[in-house]
Amino acid sequence: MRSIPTIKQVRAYTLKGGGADYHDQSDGHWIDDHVATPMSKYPDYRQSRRSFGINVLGTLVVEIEASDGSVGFAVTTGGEPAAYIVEKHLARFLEGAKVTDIERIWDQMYFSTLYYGRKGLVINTISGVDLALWDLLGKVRQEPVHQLLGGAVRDELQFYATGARPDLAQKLGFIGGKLPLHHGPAEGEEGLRKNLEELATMRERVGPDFWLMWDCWMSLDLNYATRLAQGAREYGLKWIEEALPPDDYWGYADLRRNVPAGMMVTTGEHEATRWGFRMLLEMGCCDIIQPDVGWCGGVTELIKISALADAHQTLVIPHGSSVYSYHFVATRQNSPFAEFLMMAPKADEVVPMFHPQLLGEPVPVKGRMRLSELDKPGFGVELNPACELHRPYTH
Ligand SMILES: C[C@H](O)[C@H](O)CC(=O)C(=O)O
Ligand SMILES: [Mg+2]
Repeated sequence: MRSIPTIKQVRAYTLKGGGADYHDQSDGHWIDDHVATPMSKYPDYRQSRRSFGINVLGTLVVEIEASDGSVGFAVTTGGEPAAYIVEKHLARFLEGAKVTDIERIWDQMYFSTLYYGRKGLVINTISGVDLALWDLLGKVRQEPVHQLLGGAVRDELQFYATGARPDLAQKLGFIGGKLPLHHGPAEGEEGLRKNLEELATMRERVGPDFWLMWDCWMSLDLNYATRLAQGAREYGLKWIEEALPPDDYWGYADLRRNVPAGMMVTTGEHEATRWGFRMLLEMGCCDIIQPDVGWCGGVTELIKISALADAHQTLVIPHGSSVYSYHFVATRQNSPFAEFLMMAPKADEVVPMFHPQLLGEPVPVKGRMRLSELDKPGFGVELNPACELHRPYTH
């Protein structure tokens, strides 16, 4: 049998400026223009998400070098505190292990951090390490990750676009457009009316059949979300996303009962692990779960979350995360389409989601991506050498 390379070294770097921390954008970007958030109740933090620190973490880059010289890497949100966790805590579970020891490494990373982890930053960090391990395995075996995951079930992915201009997304060939919600409950009846007017304008521009969705980024309460969904009925809103804070499983279950027939409730981009998603699924919180593979525990965990969702007849449409989710979506029947986040400041053109941090990052063309775009070893991308890496800790 061919000998299996071992892991020689794990290195963690940080990077600023867009990329995996995609909220880290400059002034004038649609993603930071009066988007409703749980902080919108404070007028000082209403106009910009950067004002309350949405971009403080920056990007974490995890690099894993194997004994045969292969190097795998991945990027996610986490920055310097995540780099500390990788170098000072998690690296011990990888170095010396075989590059195929992914399941055991995940288990050790999760259970060794349980007393300060479980969700959020620590799981982002574990996700980054896990994705780098899959990239490494793909590079060692010279196979794309989707092949390692059991093979693709479709030859082409289709995408909806998230951004401020669903009307332009339609012209670019996407199958739907998801708008950021701009006004939260603290902006009262006038804000509610403005939200509905915006949806009405978009519906007028895109016609009756194009999917329109709302991303509420955890900003609402049950009463407001219910009234918004009911008001949106006449404009054919396909789904209302992340209406409530992620810990309010009870609120989501109520919201799902309250929305008009046919309108879906979606959530999960800030949920993590099979246990978090089990809550969403068993409590009947939503119609679609939206794990982010860079935040929910990586591909190793997403496989389990997806199987659980399948048994609950629930679709898995991963949140953003570029190639890391494309390779997964290609392999699952219960992931029939994918999200593309429009990172152009005016949401008027397609630019790679993790730009400028990755080279070779594929993008949808006319809302679609051929599987052949994903046929390179690992996740098929490289780090852009023009982006300066910083390694704040070593071990
Ligand atoms: C647009 C949303 O507020 C957020 O920035 C992205 C997101 O939640 C999504 O793509 O879904
Ligand atoms: Mg969202």
